[in-house]
Amino acid sequence: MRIDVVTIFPDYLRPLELALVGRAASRDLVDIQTHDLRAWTHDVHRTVDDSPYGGGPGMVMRPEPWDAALRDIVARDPSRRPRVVVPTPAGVPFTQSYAAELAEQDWLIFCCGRYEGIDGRVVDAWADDEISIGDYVLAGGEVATLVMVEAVTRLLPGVVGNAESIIDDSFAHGLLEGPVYTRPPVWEGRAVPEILRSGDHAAIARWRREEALRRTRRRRPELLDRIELSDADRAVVAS
Ligand SMILES: COC(=O)c1ccnc(N)c1
Repeated sequence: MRIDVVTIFPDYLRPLELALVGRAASRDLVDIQTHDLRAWTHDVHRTVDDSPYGGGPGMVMRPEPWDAALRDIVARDPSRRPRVVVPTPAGVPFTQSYAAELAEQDWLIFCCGRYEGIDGRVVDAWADDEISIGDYVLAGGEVATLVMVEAVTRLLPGVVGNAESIIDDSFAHGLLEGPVYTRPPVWEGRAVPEILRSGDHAAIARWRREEALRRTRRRRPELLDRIELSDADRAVVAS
């Protein structure tokens, strides 16, 4: 997968060079290129924003630099059509299933807006997806892009060592993941649940499902309406 990120703060995307995503890039499982939008400006001040029509606070990102940047980047591989994503608080909620959908693409371009946003005509002309990572406002799209790139990259084949850990992810089966434990068996007087040390894998799987159901009921009950529950699941949720 190729991922291009256009931003006026390229250094904000440096964390993608680290850890899981950085390792995936060094193994050529993903190719991530970051671009400074100001490279597509031509005035001495490298201007990327202007006052909003209709008045109001703040500035809007001008259409010309964005259009020039996207035309240039897309032209680098005429045989492929990228999926263009604009992170915005006004977007469609980003979810694990949305991450899985984006992970199926072979080319993503993330457009990081700043100020009051990108001129709507550019978004109309170019954006395939306008996505929100939650009901709050950030100073720019860069942090949301870091979130989405990590969530997508970890789903790519070969990136996560044990594919099992993806399957058991929170949300992967529609439930919140329950608690996890490691040594020591007792820490500060708190023991690891006995079942996890029993070696009874069927019972352990059942316990983990029950913990996931209980946690989901407590924290995100609305998620329970979206999944198929067995009679045993219903008994746990009702208890
Ligand atoms: C400027 O972008 C944002 O503030 C943003 C982007 C994506 N999701 C959000 N919740 C906010």
